[in-house]
Amino acid sequence: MLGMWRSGNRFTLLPEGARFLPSMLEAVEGARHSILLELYLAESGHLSRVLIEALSAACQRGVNVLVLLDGFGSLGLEEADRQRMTEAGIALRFYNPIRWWRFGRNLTRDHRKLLVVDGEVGFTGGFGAVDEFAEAWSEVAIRIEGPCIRDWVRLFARVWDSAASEGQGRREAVRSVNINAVNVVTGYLGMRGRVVWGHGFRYQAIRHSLQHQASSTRKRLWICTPYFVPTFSMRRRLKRAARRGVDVQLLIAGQHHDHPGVRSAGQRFYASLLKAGVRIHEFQPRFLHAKFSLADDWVTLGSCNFDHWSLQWNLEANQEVQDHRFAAEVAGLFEQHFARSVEITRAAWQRRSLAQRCREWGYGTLDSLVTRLR
Ligand SMILES: O=P(O)(O)OC[C@H](O)CO
Repeated sequence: MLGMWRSGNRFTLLPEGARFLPSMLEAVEGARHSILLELYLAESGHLSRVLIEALSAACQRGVNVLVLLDGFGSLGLEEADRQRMTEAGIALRFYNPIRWWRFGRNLTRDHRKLLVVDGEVGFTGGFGAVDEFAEAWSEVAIRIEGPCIRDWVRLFARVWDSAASEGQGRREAVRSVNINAVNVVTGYLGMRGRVVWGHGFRYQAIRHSLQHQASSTRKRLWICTPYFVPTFSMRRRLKRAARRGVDVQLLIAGQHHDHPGVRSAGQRFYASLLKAGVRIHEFQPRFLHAKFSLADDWVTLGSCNFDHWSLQWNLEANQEVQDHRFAAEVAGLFEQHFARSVEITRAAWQRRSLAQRCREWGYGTLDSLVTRLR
């Protein structure tokens, strides 16, 4: 059953593209039976070329390669690249391609990021097949081995083998993927984990899980997100946690941002969060695109942002881990990032310029309107 806690996993934290991209490519190059790849962002460029070459080589070795791309997020993938993929034997499907007559349904996107090789090893995080993940953006991924892999395969299969996706890849191609190869990790104390997902308004396990953690955590609640435009109920929970003495810290993308308007829309909440005792850090070196959170020894990491799209509209999926060793690693990563950020103090925020206040009001109003579209 999906959404269950499972023991005996091994989770490896892979901060930055320099670590997770080679690890993912190595897994693809070593594939023997199947490769499942599901991405929101895919764009023609160096990274997608390298990836297509590795996937095509796997096809030539007889590996069953299934690639599921979001119909909007992959608009930047040129026709020539799509053709190269299908000619190489890669089964390709697209989730919810844009159609004007679908109106508001076009807003639902497959935002998940997932790679599973041979039903044995998987990766999730905030990555996509665009060159920014090589260096320009700061990103984090997790490598997964163990019983959770079965849930990732099932999650992929549900969308692949459904009317929500379309394309030349046959729906039944996913049914032959072996999920019995999974090994319970032995030789050391395996970790507990569970796969959580969200499907728009219909199913919101990631959101509910985050809310539950925000309400029940005792010591710390640290959240890293590039797009911080939280719902009213999430803001209330963050403030309540801070007021009851929990160490609540937000790590948010700073001036390097791919959607500065989204940043401004989220900044309109800073004043009330700071007043409640929430600490806010804006990351300085480059655009911080990673999505991971830590509540005591609980970690969640995956595709889900802190905005209405992610929390209420999209298909999302995160890996949750309950393990003090993994939590200590994630806490270390947070501390490294805090050190490379500017902390926004309440006094400094009260002195912000009129232009900044106008941006918050303008983009905030726009954000409120957009969230009413569906
Ligand atoms: O939606 P994300 O988090 O995968 O990021 C997508 C990029 O921001 C698109 O500009």
